Amino acid sequence: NKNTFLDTTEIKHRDHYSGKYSLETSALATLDPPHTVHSAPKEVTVSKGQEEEPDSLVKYFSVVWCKASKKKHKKWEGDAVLIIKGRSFTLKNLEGKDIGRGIGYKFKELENIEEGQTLMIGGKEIEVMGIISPDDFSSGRCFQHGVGSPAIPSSSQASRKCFSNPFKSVCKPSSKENRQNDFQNYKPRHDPHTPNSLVMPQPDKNHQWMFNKNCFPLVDVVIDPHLVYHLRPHQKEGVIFLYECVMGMRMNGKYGAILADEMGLGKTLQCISLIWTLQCQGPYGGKPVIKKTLIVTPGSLVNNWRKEFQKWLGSERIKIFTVDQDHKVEEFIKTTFYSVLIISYEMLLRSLDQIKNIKFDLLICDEGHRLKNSAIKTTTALISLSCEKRIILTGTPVQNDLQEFFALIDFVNPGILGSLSSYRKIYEEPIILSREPSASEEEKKLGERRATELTCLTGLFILRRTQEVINKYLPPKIENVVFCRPTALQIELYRKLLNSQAVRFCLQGLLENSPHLICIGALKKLCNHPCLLFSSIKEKECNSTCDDNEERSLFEGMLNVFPADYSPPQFTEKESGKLQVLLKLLAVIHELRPAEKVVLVSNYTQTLNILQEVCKRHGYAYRRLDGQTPISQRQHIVDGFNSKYSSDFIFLLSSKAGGVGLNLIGGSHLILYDIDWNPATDIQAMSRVWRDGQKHPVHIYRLLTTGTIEEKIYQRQISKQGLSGAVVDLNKTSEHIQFSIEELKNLFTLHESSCCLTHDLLDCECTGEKDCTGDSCEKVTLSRHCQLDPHHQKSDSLKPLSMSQLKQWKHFPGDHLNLTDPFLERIRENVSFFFQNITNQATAK
Ligand SMILES: Nc1ncnc2c1ncn2[C@@H]1O[C@H](COP(=O)(O)OP(=O)(O)OP(=O)(O)O)[C@@H](O)[C@H]1O
Ligand SMILES: [Mg+2]
Repeated sequence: NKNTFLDTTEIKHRDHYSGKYSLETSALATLDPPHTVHSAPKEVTVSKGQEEEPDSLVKYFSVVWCKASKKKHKKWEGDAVLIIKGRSFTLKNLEGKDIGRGIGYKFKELENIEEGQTLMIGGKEIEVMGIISPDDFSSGRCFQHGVGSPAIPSSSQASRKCFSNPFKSVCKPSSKENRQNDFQNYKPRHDPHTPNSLVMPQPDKNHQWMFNKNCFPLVDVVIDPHLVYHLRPHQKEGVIFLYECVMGMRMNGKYGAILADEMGLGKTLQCISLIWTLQCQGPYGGKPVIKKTLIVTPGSLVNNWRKEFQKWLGSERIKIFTVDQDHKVEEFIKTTFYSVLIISYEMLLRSLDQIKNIKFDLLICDEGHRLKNSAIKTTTALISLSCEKRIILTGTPVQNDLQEFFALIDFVNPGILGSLSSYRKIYEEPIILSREPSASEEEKKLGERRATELTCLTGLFILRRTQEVINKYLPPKIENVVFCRPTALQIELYRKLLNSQAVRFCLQGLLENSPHLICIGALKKLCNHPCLLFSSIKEKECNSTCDDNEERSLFEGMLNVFPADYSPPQFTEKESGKLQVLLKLLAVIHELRPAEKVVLVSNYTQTLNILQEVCKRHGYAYRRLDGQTPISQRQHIVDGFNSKYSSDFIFLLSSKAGGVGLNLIGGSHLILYDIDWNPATDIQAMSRVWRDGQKHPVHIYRLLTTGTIEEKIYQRQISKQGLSGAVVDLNKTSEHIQFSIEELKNLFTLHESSCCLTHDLLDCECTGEKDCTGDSCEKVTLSRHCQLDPHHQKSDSLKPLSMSQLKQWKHFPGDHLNLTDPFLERIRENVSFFFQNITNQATAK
């Protein structure tokens, strides 16, 4: 079960990992067939008697092997690792596969194996090339083709110290180069000595040897002070990281990076800084490192990228070209005017042939976790581009699934982990095996060691920082979970649905085709507004076919509950508990904070229609973005809302359709009108407003209908058995959830008497009668499993909330006497319970 491994562990760029992996220095890399002549190999014999076997250590050797033959000139078939344990041996090829094993050998013969020796073992002839240390074996390093242990430390400081005066260089530039050098005058583009200058580390001698064949003088690469002025500390670190990666300074011959900072940390700005720098500067004679950059991003973010370029660099410094219906790739090809091409993943596939003909020096894949599947078209298309310097940007943790992890790593740094099959044998299998409850001590140790090695190897080019690094620049965030009382009509309809034949059949496990999803859907609609349910029933009546019997049986007799002249377009606001709360909330925000705006989120288009109608009725100016909004218009809509001159009050957002990557900092109140099974959807939405650039304290309201399925879904989100376990993965939908009959029974129960089922389940000592801050509750840290690092305690800050965390939140019933929050005060009448949590209170204004 893959979910049990999931964790959103942060892989930190740790100093002791920033050593350099040299591709040339490995002992195994030079395994040519030996030229020396050896005496005839002796056959190792199987012992017959009961030779005494001491508790000998396991020994490891690197060997070359071939099939046994009498020929003088042998043709070695490959490298292998020989493992000797007591009187048995195993031979593994460098893919990690067993290619030979045997037991019951004479102990003495196996014990005395040494370097240079040739021997016959298990029908194979082998020559021992060297001894492998136990650590090199358990880390798996001995299997890495040519990837040696970290060689010269390449941390910025160290490389700077060992930098030698380039002018002492023995070779002289040719006269042509001289002219060029004169022209460039070897001067850094910006002054490296001003107090706040951000200077990139200089390449070490090895790098110079490889990439400075013309012996240009070394020139400091200095980030444009205009950008440095804005960069946050973590972003400065990020720019250096990206620079070192794409320059091949972290690992010889590898130029890729994964920047996996959590949402909202400004990955865009870090990339823009890198592009602008590399495009104008370089360490060798100041020559620019790149000419053209390709940025591939989800369609909805193409214009966001353009805007970010404009925001940080203005329109003069760098010329960017965005591809859309009216601006085709051909235009970009025709001129040399543009240096950056921004294109959506969809468009890329369509114009792949043209793109392939352009020489790009840097490739950036935004929201790049979509490349986690190497079989899909997008991935193969991108792999086919010849560009070596590749960066993946993603806010999603990358190491929760070892296979997806491989795909991402192999995309940015092809070959670094060997072939997929060897990766499986050497890393994935032992790591997964070690997490099985039945794993032996030995298996556990091996798995852990392999995981550490994998983290260490990949950690060189993965950087992930969590939201905490910018919290101090952000305004306070006040999160509220609001339990809204259902209306009488809702309760009546709810009961009726639960008594339907369809639900009863579900609970008996009698129906096929997952009818429970239909039942769940109906209940959720009802919670949002009864008229949504009404529409569904009507629709079914009009065009029912024989195969949706279940749905008809679910709706049987329901229409009688609605008033006779019921008509959805004229829905009344009083029929939905949540809607009543919403209206009061909007009114109080409008009144108390007239200059602030609200982002109103739902996962359903039909619900958004209702909310839109509400805006119209109450005269609230609004904008709307959902799945139907043409991509070309999205940025315009967002900009309009964010503008301080706009008169909008509300932004209607379909979180699934438009959430990812958007900045909605124009809004400082966010209301989640309904709840999704996948916490990632809600977290995505929430981080649209609480992000860099937000000026106001942020208020988040999650509306749930008390005692109903909405509470159950919420509990599932916070109780770990949630759909996604711990990982923030937007691709998971409710179809992925398996329900037991027990769980369905629970889902299909209405708790009418409880004022907060969620609180009832918390085991909280408070009676729910006075406000409880949960101080008495012990602080519980989250620990969830990541495939790579089971012991990692640090959690991502954007992880779904857990039960124990919720218990720490302030909570009180709706009729609580001293509600200090003016917003809650106003809505309490329809609310049975509140949970509240404030982050960054210290800076509260
Ligand atoms: N140093 C900074 N100072 C002020 N605002 C910043 C800074 N860096 C980034 N921002 C702003 O923060 C917002 C978030 O940045 P960005 O969109 O790059 O985040 P991201 O890391 O790509 O997040 P996501 O994973 O959601 O795409 C943007 O509006 C950006 O302009
Ligand atoms: Mg982004």
